[in-house]
Amino acid sequence: MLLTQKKQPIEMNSLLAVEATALPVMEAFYTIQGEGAHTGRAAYFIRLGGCDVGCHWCDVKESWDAEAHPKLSIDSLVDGALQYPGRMAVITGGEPLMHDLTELTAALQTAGFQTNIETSGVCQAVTGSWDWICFSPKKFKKPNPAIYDKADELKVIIYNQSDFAFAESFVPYLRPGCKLFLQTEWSRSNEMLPRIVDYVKDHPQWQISLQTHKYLDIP
Ligand SMILES: C[S@@+](CC[C@H](N)C(=O)[O-])C[C@H]1O[C@@H](n2cnc3c(N)ncnc32)[C@H](O)[C@@H]1O
Ligand SMILES: Nc1nc2[nH]cc(C(=O)O)c2c(=O)[nH]1
Ligand code: SF4
Ligand SMILES: [Mg+2]
Repeated sequence: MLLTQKKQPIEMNSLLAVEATALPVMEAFYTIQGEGAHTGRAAYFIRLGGCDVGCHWCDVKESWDAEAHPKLSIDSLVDGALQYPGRMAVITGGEPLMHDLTELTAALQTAGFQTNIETSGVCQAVTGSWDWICFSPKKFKKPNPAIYDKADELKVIIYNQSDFAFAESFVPYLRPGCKLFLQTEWSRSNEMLPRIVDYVKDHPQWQISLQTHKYLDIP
Protein backbone atom coordinates (compact mmCIF):
# COMPACT_ATOMS: atom_id res chain seq x y z
CA MET A 1 0.00 0.00 0.00
CA LEU A 2 2.75 2.40 0.99
CA LEU A 3 4.71 1.52 -2.14
CA THR A 4 1.69 2.19 -4.35
CA GLN A 5 1.17 5.59 -2.72
CA LYS A 6 4.80 6.51 -3.26
CA LYS A 7 4.93 5.28 -6.85
CA GLN A 8 1.83 7.03 -8.08
CA PRO A 9 3.21 10.58 -8.32
CA ILE A 10 6.22 9.35 -10.27
CA GLU A 11 3.97 7.61 -12.81
CA MET A 12 1.83 10.78 -13.12
CA ASN A 13 4.94 12.86 -13.77
CA SER A 14 6.26 10.60 -16.48
CA LEU A 15 2.83 10.55 -18.11
CA LEU A 16 2.77 14.35 -18.15
CA ALA A 17 6.24 14.47 -19.68
CA VAL A 18 5.14 12.16 -22.50
CA GLU A 19 2.08 14.34 -23.15
CA ALA A 20 3.97 17.66 -23.19
CA THR A 21 3.23 19.38 -26.47
CA ALA A 22 5.54 19.12 -29.41
CA LEU A 23 4.68 20.78 -32.70
CA PRO A 24 5.71 20.00 -36.29
CA VAL A 25 8.07 22.77 -37.35
CA MET A 26 9.08 23.39 -40.95
CA GLU A 27 11.41 26.26 -40.11
CA ALA A 28 12.05 28.98 -37.53
CA PHE A 29 13.98 32.11 -38.38
CA TYR A 30 14.66 35.66 -37.27
CA THR A 31 13.80 38.24 -39.91
CA ILE A 32 11.77 41.36 -40.61
CA GLN A 33 7.96 41.05 -40.67
CA GLY A 34 7.33 41.69 -44.36
CA GLU A 35 3.54 42.00 -44.42
CA GLY A 36 0.63 43.78 -42.82
CA ALA A 37 0.39 46.06 -39.81
CA HIS A 38 3.78 45.15 -38.31
CA THR A 39 5.74 45.43 -41.55
CA GLY A 40 9.34 46.44 -40.93
CA ARG A 41 9.61 45.09 -37.38
CA ALA A 42 12.12 42.43 -36.38
CA ALA A 43 10.39 39.14 -35.59
CA TYR A 44 11.10 35.49 -34.87
CA PHE A 45 8.98 33.36 -37.22
CA ILE A 46 7.91 29.83 -36.32
CA ARG A 47 6.45 28.04 -39.33
CA LEU A 48 4.36 25.04 -38.30
CA GLY A 49 3.67 22.14 -40.64
CA GLY A 50 0.19 21.13 -41.76
CA CYS A 51 -2.43 22.83 -43.95
CA ASP A 52 -5.48 21.49 -45.78
CA VAL A 53 -6.77 24.74 -47.30
CA GLY A 54 -5.13 24.15 -50.68
CA CYS A 55 -4.54 27.66 -52.09
CA HIS A 56 -3.20 26.98 -55.61
CA TRP A 57 -0.92 30.04 -55.35
CA CYS A 58 0.44 29.28 -51.85
CA ASP A 59 4.08 30.34 -51.63
CA VAL A 60 4.96 27.68 -49.03
CA LYS A 61 3.41 24.42 -50.23
CA GLU A 62 6.25 22.46 -48.58
CA SER A 63 4.52 23.27 -45.28
CA TRP A 64 1.29 21.40 -46.09
CA ASP A 65 2.28 17.90 -44.96
CA ALA A 66 2.63 18.02 -41.16
CA GLU A 67 4.23 14.56 -41.13
CA ALA A 68 7.13 15.83 -43.25
CA HIS A 69 8.38 18.08 -40.46
CA PRO A 70 10.08 17.21 -37.17
CA LYS A 71 8.18 17.69 -33.93
CA LEU A 72 9.95 20.16 -31.65
CA SER A 73 9.29 20.86 -28.01
CA ILE A 74 7.85 24.17 -26.82
CA ASP A 75 11.01 24.72 -24.74
CA SER A 76 13.31 24.37 -27.74
CA LEU A 77 11.16 26.79 -29.76
CA VAL A 78 11.25 29.42 -27.01
CA ASP A 79 15.00 28.89 -26.55
CA GLY A 80 15.48 29.42 -30.29
CA ALA A 81 13.53 32.67 -30.19
CA LEU A 82 15.48 33.90 -27.15
CA GLN A 83 18.75 33.78 -29.13
CA TYR A 84 17.78 37.07 -30.81
CA PRO A 85 17.06 40.52 -29.37
CA GLY A 86 13.59 40.98 -30.93
CA ARG A 87 10.61 40.15 -28.73
CA MET A 88 7.91 39.71 -31.34
CA ALA A 89 7.13 36.12 -32.33
CA VAL A 90 5.06 35.33 -35.43
CA ILE A 91 3.45 31.90 -35.59
CA THR A 92 2.65 30.94 -39.17
CA GLY A 93 2.55 27.87 -41.35
CA GLY A 94 1.03 25.97 -42.92
CA GLU A 95 -2.14 26.66 -41.03
CA PRO A 96 -1.00 27.15 -37.42
CA LEU A 97 -4.50 26.85 -35.90
CA MET A 98 -4.58 23.19 -36.95
CA HIS A 99 -2.66 22.77 -33.71
CA ASP A 100 -3.51 23.61 -30.11
CA LEU A 101 -1.33 26.66 -29.52
CA THR A 102 -2.23 27.23 -25.86
CA GLU A 103 1.10 26.01 -24.47
CA LEU A 104 3.29 27.61 -27.13
CA THR A 105 1.78 31.07 -26.70
CA ALA A 106 1.81 30.84 -22.89
CA ALA A 107 5.50 29.92 -22.93
CA LEU A 108 6.37 32.68 -25.42
CA GLN A 109 4.48 35.31 -23.42
CA THR A 110 6.08 34.15 -20.17
CA ALA A 111 9.47 34.60 -21.88
CA GLY A 112 8.51 38.18 -22.79
CA PHE A 113 7.37 37.78 -26.39
CA GLN A 114 4.50 39.49 -28.15
CA THR A 115 2.57 36.65 -29.81
CA ASN A 116 1.35 37.26 -33.36
CA ILE A 117 -0.32 34.78 -35.67
CA GLU A 118 -0.88 34.52 -39.42
CA THR A 119 -3.98 32.42 -40.03
CA SER A 120 -6.63 31.60 -42.62
CA GLY A 121 -9.07 31.15 -39.72
CA VAL A 122 -9.82 27.59 -40.83
CA CYS A 123 -9.88 25.76 -37.53
CA GLN A 124 -12.04 23.97 -34.97
CA ALA A 125 -11.19 26.59 -32.36
CA VAL A 126 -8.97 29.64 -31.97
CA THR A 127 -6.51 28.33 -29.39
CA GLY A 128 -3.68 30.33 -27.84
CA SER A 129 -3.25 33.72 -26.21
CA TRP A 130 -2.62 36.27 -28.95
CA ASP A 131 -1.38 39.83 -28.90
CA TRP A 132 -2.06 40.18 -32.63
CA ILE A 133 -4.16 38.09 -35.00
CA CYS A 134 -3.75 38.51 -38.75
CA PHE A 135 -6.75 36.84 -40.40
CA SER A 136 -6.25 36.03 -44.07
CA PRO A 137 -9.40 34.22 -45.30
CA LYS A 138 -9.32 32.02 -48.38
CA LYS A 139 -11.99 31.17 -50.96
CA PHE A 140 -10.85 27.57 -50.95
CA LYS A 141 -12.07 26.75 -47.43
CA LYS A 142 -14.47 28.67 -45.19
CA PRO A 143 -13.06 30.19 -42.01
CA ASN A 144 -14.59 29.48 -38.62
CA PRO A 145 -16.62 32.63 -37.74
CA ALA A 146 -15.10 32.39 -34.24
CA ILE A 147 -12.11 34.30 -35.65
CA TYR A 148 -14.12 37.37 -36.73
CA ASP A 149 -14.29 39.21 -33.41
CA LYS A 150 -10.72 38.25 -32.50
CA ALA A 151 -8.92 39.52 -35.61
CA ASP A 152 -6.76 42.63 -35.28
CA GLU A 153 -6.01 42.67 -38.99
CA LEU A 154 -7.77 41.37 -42.10
CA LYS A 155 -5.34 40.69 -44.95
CA VAL A 156 -6.92 39.49 -48.18
CA ILE A 157 -4.85 38.22 -51.10
CA ILE A 158 -5.93 39.71 -54.41
CA TYR A 159 -5.52 37.21 -57.24
CA ASN A 160 -8.35 38.46 -59.46
CA GLN A 161 -11.05 41.13 -59.58
CA SER A 162 -13.61 39.09 -57.61
CA ASP A 163 -11.29 39.09 -54.58
CA PHE A 164 -12.19 42.71 -53.81
CA ALA A 165 -15.83 41.70 -53.14
CA PHE A 166 -14.61 38.65 -51.22
CA ALA A 167 -12.52 40.99 -49.03
CA GLU A 168 -15.46 43.34 -48.41
CA SER A 169 -17.73 40.41 -47.44
CA PHE A 170 -15.86 39.99 -44.13
CA VAL A 171 -15.87 43.61 -43.02
CA PRO A 172 -19.37 43.67 -41.41
CA TYR A 173 -18.37 40.85 -39.06
CA LEU A 174 -15.08 42.33 -37.83
CA ARG A 175 -14.44 44.46 -34.76
CA PRO A 176 -14.46 48.22 -35.30
CA GLY A 177 -10.82 49.22 -35.63
CA CYS A 178 -9.72 45.98 -37.25
CA LYS A 179 -7.10 47.00 -39.82
CA LEU A 180 -7.92 46.19 -43.44
CA PHE A 181 -5.21 45.18 -45.91
CA LEU A 182 -5.19 44.13 -49.56
CA GLN A 183 -2.10 42.22 -50.67
CA THR A 184 -1.47 41.20 -54.25
CA GLU A 185 -0.86 37.54 -54.98
CA TRP A 186 2.85 37.65 -55.80
CA SER A 187 2.75 36.25 -59.34
CA ARG A 188 -0.15 38.58 -60.25
CA SER A 189 1.49 41.80 -59.01
CA ASN A 190 1.88 43.46 -62.42
CA GLU A 191 -1.81 43.19 -63.19
CA MET A 192 -3.34 43.50 -59.73
CA LEU A 193 -1.19 46.16 -58.01
CA PRO A 194 -2.49 49.04 -60.16
CA ARG A 195 -6.05 47.85 -59.42
CA ILE A 196 -5.31 47.67 -55.69
CA VAL A 197 -3.88 51.21 -55.82
CA ASP A 198 -7.08 52.49 -57.47
CA TYR A 199 -9.26 50.52 -55.05
CA VAL A 200 -7.55 51.91 -51.95
CA LYS A 201 -7.76 55.46 -53.31
CA ASP A 202 -11.53 54.95 -53.72
CA HIS A 203 -11.99 52.99 -50.47
CA PRO A 204 -9.56 54.60 -48.01
CA GLN A 205 -10.54 52.34 -45.12
CA TRP A 206 -8.25 49.78 -46.82
CA GLN A 207 -4.44 49.82 -46.92
CA ILE A 208 -1.95 48.13 -49.24
CA SER A 209 0.21 45.34 -47.86
CA LEU A 210 3.20 44.27 -49.94
CA GLN A 211 5.34 41.20 -49.31
CA THR A 212 8.28 43.51 -48.64
CA HIS A 213 10.59 40.63 -47.63
CA LYS A 214 10.42 39.38 -51.23
CA TYR A 215 11.55 42.79 -52.55
CA LEU A 216 14.27 42.84 -49.86
CA ASP A 217 15.28 39.24 -50.73
CA ILE A 218 15.21 38.13 -47.10
CA PRO A 219 13.33 35.14 -45.59
C1 LIG B 1 1.84 31.07 -46.11
S1 LIG B 1 0.50 31.76 -45.24
C2 LIG B 1 0.54 30.86 -43.69
C3 LIG B 1 -0.51 31.28 -42.70
C4 LIG B 1 -1.95 30.87 -43.03
N1 LIG B 1 -2.05 29.57 -43.60
C5 LIG B 1 -2.60 31.89 -43.94
O1 LIG B 1 -2.80 31.60 -45.11
O2 LIG B 1 -2.88 32.99 -43.44
C6 LIG B 1 1.14 33.37 -44.70
C7 LIG B 1 0.63 34.56 -45.46
O3 LIG B 1 1.14 34.51 -46.79
C8 LIG B 1 0.11 34.84 -47.70
N2 LIG B 1 0.47 34.28 -49.00
C9 LIG B 1 0.68 32.98 -49.28
N3 LIG B 1 1.00 32.81 -50.57
C10 LIG B 1 1.01 34.05 -51.13
C11 LIG B 1 1.26 34.54 -52.44
N4 LIG B 1 1.56 33.73 -53.45
N5 LIG B 1 1.17 35.87 -52.66
C12 LIG B 1 0.84 36.71 -51.64
N6 LIG B 1 0.60 36.32 -50.38
C13 LIG B 1 0.67 35.00 -50.13
C14 LIG B 1 -1.11 34.24 -47.03
O4 LIG B 1 -2.33 34.76 -47.50
C15 LIG B 1 -0.89 34.59 -45.58
O5 LIG B 1 -1.36 35.90 -45.33
N1 LIG C 1 9.61 38.24 -43.73
C1 LIG C 1 8.47 37.54 -43.76
N2 LIG C 1 7.33 38.12 -43.37
C2 LIG C 1 6.21 37.36 -43.39
N3 LIG C 1 4.96 37.72 -42.99
C3 LIG C 1 4.15 36.66 -43.09
C4 LIG C 1 4.88 35.57 -43.58
C5 LIG C 1 4.35 34.20 -43.63
O1 LIG C 1 4.79 33.40 -44.44
O2 LIG C 1 3.46 33.93 -42.82
C6 LIG C 1 6.18 36.02 -43.78
C7 LIG C 1 7.40 35.43 -44.25
O3 LIG C 1 7.49 34.29 -44.70
N4 LIG C 1 8.52 36.24 -44.19
S1 SF4 D 1 -4.01 28.64 -46.05
FE1 SF4 D 1 -1.99 29.58 -45.95
S2 SF4 D 1 -0.50 27.88 -45.85
FE2 SF4 D 1 -2.50 27.02 -46.40
S3 SF4 D 1 -2.41 26.87 -48.62
FE3 SF4 D 1 -3.37 28.86 -48.16
S4 SF4 D 1 -1.68 30.34 -48.05
FE4 SF4 D 1 -0.77 28.28 -47.99
MG1 LIG E 1 5.61 33.92 -46.34
